Amino acid sequence: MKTIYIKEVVLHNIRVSLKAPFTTSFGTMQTKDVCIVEVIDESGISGWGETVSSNEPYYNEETTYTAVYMLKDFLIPRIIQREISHPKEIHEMLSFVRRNQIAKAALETAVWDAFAKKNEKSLSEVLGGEKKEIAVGKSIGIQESPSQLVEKVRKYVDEGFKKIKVKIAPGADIEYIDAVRKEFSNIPLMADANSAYTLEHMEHLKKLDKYNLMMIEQPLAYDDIIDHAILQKNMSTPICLDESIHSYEDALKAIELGSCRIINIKIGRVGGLQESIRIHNLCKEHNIPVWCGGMLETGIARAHNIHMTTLANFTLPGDTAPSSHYWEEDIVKPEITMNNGYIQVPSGLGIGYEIDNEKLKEISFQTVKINSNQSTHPIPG
Ligand SMILES: O=C(O)CCC(=O)c1ccccc1C(=O)O
Ligand SMILES: [Mg+2]
Repeated sequence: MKTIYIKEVVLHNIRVSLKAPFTTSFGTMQTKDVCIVEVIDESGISGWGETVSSNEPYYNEETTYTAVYMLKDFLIPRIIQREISHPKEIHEMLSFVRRNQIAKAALETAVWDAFAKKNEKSLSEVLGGEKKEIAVGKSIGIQESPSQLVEKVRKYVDEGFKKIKVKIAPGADIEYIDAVRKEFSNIPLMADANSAYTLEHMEHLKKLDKYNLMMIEQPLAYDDIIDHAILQKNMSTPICLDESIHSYEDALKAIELGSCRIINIKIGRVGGLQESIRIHNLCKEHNIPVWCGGMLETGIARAHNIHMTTLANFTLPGDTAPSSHYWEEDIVKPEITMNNGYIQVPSGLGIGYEIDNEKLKEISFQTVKINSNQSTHPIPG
C-alpha cells in the first residue's frame, strides 16, 4: 500500500440548519456548527472528515469548538508534515491527548479517506468491508404527542426504513411506545433514552418489556456500565450502549459485566475508524451484534458511517438516513439516497462522494490552513 505524506490540513467551519428541530432527552437541536477537516497530501489528494459534535456539550463533553481547539493546538501538529504508512497508526499517534474522541475522529477519518484515494480503493475496501448495500433505520425525536409520533412512524415505515428508533424520556415513554405498537405490531422498533433514567426507574422501565423492542439504548447515566448490568439482569429487552462506550476497553468491560447485549458504534464517540473496527471485531467474537449510530452528520461523516457498516458484524440497521432527512443543504454530491430501505455503498475512491466545493465555500464562515507545527505546546514524536 502507498504511504501518504500530510502536507496541509484545512479546517472549514460551517453552520448548517436542520429541516426540522430534533428533540432528545438532553435538548432540541436546530442548527449546528461543523468543522470540516480536509487533509491534503503531497500529490494534492484531499481526504475529508468532520466534527460530529454539536455546539453544546449535552450528548458528551465535547463541542464543535473544543474539537477545533484540540485539532489546531494538539492533534494536527502531531501528524502535519509527516509520512503515514497506514491510517490505522493515527489513533495511537493521537493517544497522547486524553479523550477528545470526536476531535480525533474528524482528523483520523480524513486520513483514511485520503489513504484510500491514494491507493485507488473505496473506503469500504481498505476497511475490509463486505456489503454492497446497507440497511437503514430512522431515528425519530421526541414528539408533542403519541398520535403525532404514530404519524411520523407511519411516514417512515412507508418510506421503507428497516428499523424505527423512538427517542424517549420520563413523561414521553410508555404511552408513546404503546401507541406505536398498537398501530404497528410487527415493525423492528427500539427506544433511545439518552441517559434520561436511573436505577430508581427500574420498575417503570420494565414496563417496556412487553412491547417486543429490539433494544433499549442507553437508559442510564452517560458514563455508567455498573447500573446498566443490574438493569439488564432485570429486563428481558436487550440493552444497547451508546454514550458509555468510548473505546475498545470500555466495550470489553461492558461485555464482561453484562451491561449490554448490543453496542451502537459511533466513529466520533470512539475516536475514529481504527477503534471502531477493533470494537466491531471484539463484539463479533462475543456474539454481540453492532450497528452504526448517527450524530446528525453532514454527508461526509455519513459516508464514513456507510462504509464502516459494510463490515460483517454490522447486522442491525444503522441511524444512517439519507441526506434529505437532515440539512437544508448537504455538502456532498450526489446526495445520499435510499432505495427500499437500503443505501448502495458507493464504489468510487475513498468515501465515494464528491465534496460540493462551491457550496462549502458559500457556507464557510472561517477557513484555517495549517501546513506546519505552530503549536506552542510540547508535542511528542
Ligand atoms: O443521525 C441520526 O439520525 C441519529 C440521531 C440520534 O439519535 C442522535 C443524534 C444526536 C446525538 C445523539 C443521538 C443518539 O443516537 O443518541
Ligand atoms: Mg443514542
